Amino acid sequence: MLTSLWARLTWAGLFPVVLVTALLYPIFNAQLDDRTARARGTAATTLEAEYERLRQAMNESLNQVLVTVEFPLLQRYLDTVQQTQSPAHEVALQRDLEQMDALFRSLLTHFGRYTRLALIDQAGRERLSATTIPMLPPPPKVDHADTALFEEATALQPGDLYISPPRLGAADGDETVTAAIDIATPVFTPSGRRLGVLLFTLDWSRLTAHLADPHEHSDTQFLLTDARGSWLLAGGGERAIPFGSALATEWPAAWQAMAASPRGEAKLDKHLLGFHTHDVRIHHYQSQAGMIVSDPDTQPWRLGIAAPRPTLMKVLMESRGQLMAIVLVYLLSITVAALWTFGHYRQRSLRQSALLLSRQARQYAGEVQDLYENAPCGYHSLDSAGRVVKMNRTELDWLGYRADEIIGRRLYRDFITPGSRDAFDAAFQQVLSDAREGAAECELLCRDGTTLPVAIQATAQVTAAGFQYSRATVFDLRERKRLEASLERQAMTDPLTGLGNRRYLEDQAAMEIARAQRSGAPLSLIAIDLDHFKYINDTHGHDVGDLVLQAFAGTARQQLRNGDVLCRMGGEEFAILLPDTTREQAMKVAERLRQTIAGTPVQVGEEVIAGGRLAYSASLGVTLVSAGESSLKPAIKRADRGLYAAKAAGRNRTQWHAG
Ligand SMILES: Nc1nc2c(ncn2[C@@H]2O[C@H](COP(=O)(O)OP(=O)(O)OP(=O)(O)O)[C@@H](O)[C@H]2O)c(=O)[nH]1
Repeated sequence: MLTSLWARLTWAGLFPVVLVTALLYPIFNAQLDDRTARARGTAATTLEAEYERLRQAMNESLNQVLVTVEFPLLQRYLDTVQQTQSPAHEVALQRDLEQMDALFRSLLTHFGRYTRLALIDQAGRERLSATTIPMLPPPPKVDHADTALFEEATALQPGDLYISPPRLGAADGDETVTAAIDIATPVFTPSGRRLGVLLFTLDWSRLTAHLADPHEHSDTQFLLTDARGSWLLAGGGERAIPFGSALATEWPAAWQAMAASPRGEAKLDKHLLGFHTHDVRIHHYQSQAGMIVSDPDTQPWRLGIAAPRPTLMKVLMESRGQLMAIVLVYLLSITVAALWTFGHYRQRSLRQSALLLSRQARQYAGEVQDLYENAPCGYHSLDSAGRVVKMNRTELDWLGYRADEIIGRRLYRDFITPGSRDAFDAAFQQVLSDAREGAAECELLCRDGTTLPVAIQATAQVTAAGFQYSRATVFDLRERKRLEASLERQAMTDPLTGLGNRRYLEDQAAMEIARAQRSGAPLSLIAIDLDHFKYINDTHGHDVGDLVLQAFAGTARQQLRNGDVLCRMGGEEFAILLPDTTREQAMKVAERLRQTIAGTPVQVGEEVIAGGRLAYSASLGVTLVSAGESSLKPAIKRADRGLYAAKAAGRNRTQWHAG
């Protein structure tokens, strides 16, 4: 469950992030494009300015060389050098040399961009050299005859120039790396005769210092290589590319772009690159130079600018307020989504619990309904008029009706037998009264005509509005009645003979006396006592005595008609109540019974008596229940007196006793 909630919350967090990103991305991407375009524009402008600055500096240098070479002093000196030596010449030469040295030193200071000015004669010998390090002793007489510089320069025409590739110069004392370029031009007499070569060594490091270390554009880097990609900038700090190293190795992506075309732009990983070539042999149209010669492998130079490439992150970080706003939008959208998801989840789980509860409630209601309908007892509800408003299946089945035949249509009273209706009515009134409950034992009248004994216990359902309905439980009493009847029978039956006992006689007598009184018919009573029964017991045993008693019961039953009540009064005493029987008739019955008994010995077996048959007899007293006697007791006394008389007369006799 929890896992499911976390998964939902994760998705709910991701969704707004994706949505907000999808909305904001185009906006900031447009900003990024704008920044990129601006950076490209700035880089292009800066590159153009630096190119122009470099070109102008080179043009100025070329012009300075060309102006210097026109100095008559130079021409005169070299011209004198070429002429035949004489003492006069030597003096003139020495004078000119001193003047030129002063001139060169003055020019070095004036121009401020050269490290050396040198004058070379036509034979390649360096005649004069002035350097920016005045403390050093005068340089030795250098022979330039075999150098490329001298060979190239000495072949040029007036106004032409030779420019060497930039090269590393000497360290200037504080270990700063310097680089230099040699610019040379031939020296001619006004008549056009070659005299030698003028050499200016340009301090390249100073000229390109702002490219190597662009303080004001700290995020921007300039690139300057020769045609083969050798790095041409010196200095620039420890992280700078070393002079002369290959850009292809140091920054392959940049070199790949710059080598591909003379001019263009490229997007590198972290930089925007702008570049174009600078050919000193061609790009000198504002100078006074004629033809410019240089090492063909090193020209043109490739000048480039690498400006930091704007990124989305940089754009976002530009404004703290903007960043805060974006973070807030994200947080807000995530919070809203999370709250919505949580609420929805909670609602869903509540719905599920409610669903579960209602399902359980339905199931429970179904079980209760089933219990109600199929309970082992009947249930019904009646309105205040006693009309059935509800009845369960069990009671409907007892009655044999369908629900629609009874509910709302019939009074419950209709299903009570007339004999038990009073009890029902009384109980129902009790329910309607303040007692609120009532009970009755009644008989239900079923559709098939049968009756069903039931016990009804009802309770009133009362609200503030008063009586609503009575709710009753109905118990089937058939089993209980059967049991009661059986117990009743047992209580009135003699177990040995199966005849009714004294209670039974009294019970029957009450009915017969009442009936006789109603009808006026005679009611007779015979008292019977077996003769010498103690002797039978004592002689043959108690079991045999029991057999005799049972035999008497069987014989007597056969002699009597239906309606006569034969019972055992106790021991060997019996009585017979004869409804609708006169004295004469009773005497006849008694006498016939006596004779039959006397003539019907009991089968007791050979082991008891020889022949296996035991004869016995009985004495009988006969009387009439007198009119007006509500109890049998007086008649019993009279019959007993007749009986005693018969015993006294010798037994096995029948004796009438009137009173
Ligand atoms: N076997 C048996 N004997 C019983 C039963 N009930 C009573 N008796 C016996 O019946 C005898 C009755 O004896 P008595 O009252 O002296 O009468 P009798 O011996 O019949 O003498 P008379 O009536 O004068 O002829 C007693 O011995 C009782 O024990 C019974 O259910 N079974």
